[in-house]
Amino acid sequence: MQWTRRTRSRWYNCQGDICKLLSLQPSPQNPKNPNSMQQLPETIPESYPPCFRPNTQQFSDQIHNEVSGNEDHQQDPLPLIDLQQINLQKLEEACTDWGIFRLANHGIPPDLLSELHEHAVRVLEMGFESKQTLFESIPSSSMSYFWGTPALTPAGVALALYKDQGTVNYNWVEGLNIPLSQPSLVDLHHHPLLSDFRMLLESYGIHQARVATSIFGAMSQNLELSEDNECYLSPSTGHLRVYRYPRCSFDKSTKVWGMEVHTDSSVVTILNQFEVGGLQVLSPKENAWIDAKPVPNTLLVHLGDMMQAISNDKYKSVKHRVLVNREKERFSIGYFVFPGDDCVIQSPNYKPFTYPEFRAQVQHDVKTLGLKVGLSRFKLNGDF
Ligand SMILES: O=C(O)CCC(=O)C(=O)O
Ligand SMILES: [Fe+2]
Repeated sequence: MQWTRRTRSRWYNCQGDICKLLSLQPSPQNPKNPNSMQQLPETIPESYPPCFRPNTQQFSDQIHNEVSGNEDHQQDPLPLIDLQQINLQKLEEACTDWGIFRLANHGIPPDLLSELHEHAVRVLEMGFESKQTLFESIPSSSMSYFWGTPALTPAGVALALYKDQGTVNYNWVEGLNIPLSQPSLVDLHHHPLLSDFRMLLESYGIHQARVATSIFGAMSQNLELSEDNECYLSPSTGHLRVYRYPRCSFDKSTKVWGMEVHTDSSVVTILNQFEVGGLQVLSPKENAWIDAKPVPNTLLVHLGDMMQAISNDKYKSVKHRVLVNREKERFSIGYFVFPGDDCVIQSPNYKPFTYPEFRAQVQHDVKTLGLKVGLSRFKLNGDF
């Protein structure tokens, strides 16, 4: 059997086993056309992990009842920073008042972004079993697949999954984790789709490291950090997560999140949401949830826990969450970057600590308490 799939700029020829893994049905859907996303319910649930598959009755009951909100491109109140002319005062206000801002003039070619989107759709729309088999066959240092709870399951293993008393205890998301640290060691030539995807992701990672370094430089200027603190941002720690939020098949009476409320552990996270919204951020001043809409040609920069500690709590690690959508799938890509492993964070409010110590504490708390306690574990006068 021979199968050929076309994306905008490439043909993939696949034969034999790889063909079985990479091809299911001819896919006429154009990921650039949002309407095509809406035609997915007949075919796509096969590509969903079983815990996201709809009970047909439940699904069809709701599909006509729900209207998804935030795809309009109206302005939202988030601060806007121009990367080509960073206004330090505006940046300072964004970091202290919000812990998140929108970034314009980031210099990432639009073609790269649309190719990434197309590849994300193609890879994640493979049948669930095929995805599992495929990702079991490649090193997780190049790319791994997960669903349910990305923070807890980097190796792709879902935690206990249940729906109990109207609550779903896993996030309505699946995705790919891509460490960027050792690109040259990765060999995916047996998987043309993945190897192309990985190359695009590496180019994207280089852009993201450039963007993160500029932003961190400007924040360091504002905070008057010394050159000894350069290790607070180490681009070699960067990794990407590509998310697909499946259409949600539970009705509104069931509490379920695309991603439940959290802060990121990173120094900064740079998020690209494609066409469909759903991200909400907590405005610390108003203590209100704000829709962070997808605005074309902009990225969202979240400050994470490490940045809050580095700034001695002057800057905020923004609380955010992702709503489920009952009509449309949603794709996004996050770039996460951390301090170097040996880098000791020294801030007056905190005991000196490294990021690996912080990560180990988070993993321990999640395992034993079921939640991330976060920075207060490291505060000199913390509650813990
Ligand atoms: O997909 C999104 O919009 C947000 C993802 C996110 O918050 C995360 O990966 O930490
Ligand atoms: Fe996040």
